[in-house]
Amino acid sequence: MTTAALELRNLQKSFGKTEIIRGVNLAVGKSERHAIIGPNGAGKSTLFNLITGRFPQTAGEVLLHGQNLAGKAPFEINRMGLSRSFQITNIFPKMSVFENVRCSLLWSMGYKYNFWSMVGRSRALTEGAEQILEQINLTNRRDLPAGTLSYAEQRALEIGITIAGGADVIMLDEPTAGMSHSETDYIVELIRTVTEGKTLIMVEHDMGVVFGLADRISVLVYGELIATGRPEDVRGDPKVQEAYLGAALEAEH
Ligand SMILES: Nc1ncnc2c1ncn2[C@@H]1O[C@H](COP(=O)(O)OP(=O)(O)OP(=O)(O)O)[C@@H](O)[C@H]1O
Repeated sequence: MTTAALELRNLQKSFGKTEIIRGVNLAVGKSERHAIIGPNGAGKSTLFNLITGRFPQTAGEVLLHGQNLAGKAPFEINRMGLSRSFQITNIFPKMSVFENVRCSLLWSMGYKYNFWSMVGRSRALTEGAEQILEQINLTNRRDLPAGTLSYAEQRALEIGITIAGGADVIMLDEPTAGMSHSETDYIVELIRTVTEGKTLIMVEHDMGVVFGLADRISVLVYGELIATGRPEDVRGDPKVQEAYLGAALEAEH
């Protein structure tokens, strides 16, 4: 059996006496694109925060490529190959687009290549940042302050920052939130390209995006996964229809 890229075993989280995540089991394979959907307040962001080490779990385990993440700080988990974006934009608005990407590369490369000469390191950072700008279609915005980009471009930059460290497990929190149809189409294509061959775990409310992009979907309701499976199976699952999807799909029309 191959090791999952990410595995959750009976993961639980309580805030005080309130159980928010109530025993989640999930294995996401290498190179899989996995979406987590569910109603507001179901615990999706909490689940993200547990996986990335922002919150300690109350019980259970998170494994990244088979390695238990218990007690690891978010930056350590990041350096083990898991990178996340945030719902709120997380860029430095006054720095140029290029510097934003370069900074995140420096953060991730700095410790690995600290034996390099400053010159070699600086060249590698510049080349790496330029490659990422090309991947996210922002080469022609290279020297603009990031804060002057359009909303969709800022989200694209944020995806660039998320992938900059070369992580092979990427977590995106509502990557198309607040976007028009055309902006959404643009970001979906970009996500598809930059996550090719990587593992993607995303929380997303737009069902068009979820069903267009995900290989598998998990439905979180009240802190429990009520279904995990291929999009067509999840769509047809009566439990999912009742708990979430009926209303969510209606809201699309
Ligand atoms: N730090 C905290 N302390 C106490 N309760 C919290 C904390 N963080 C989240 N909660 C509660 O946990 C529940 C789940 O919240 P969470 O943000 O994880 O849901 P969600 O599925 O991401 O919702 P949405 O789709 O609206 O973003 C909510 O009832 C929330 O009030």
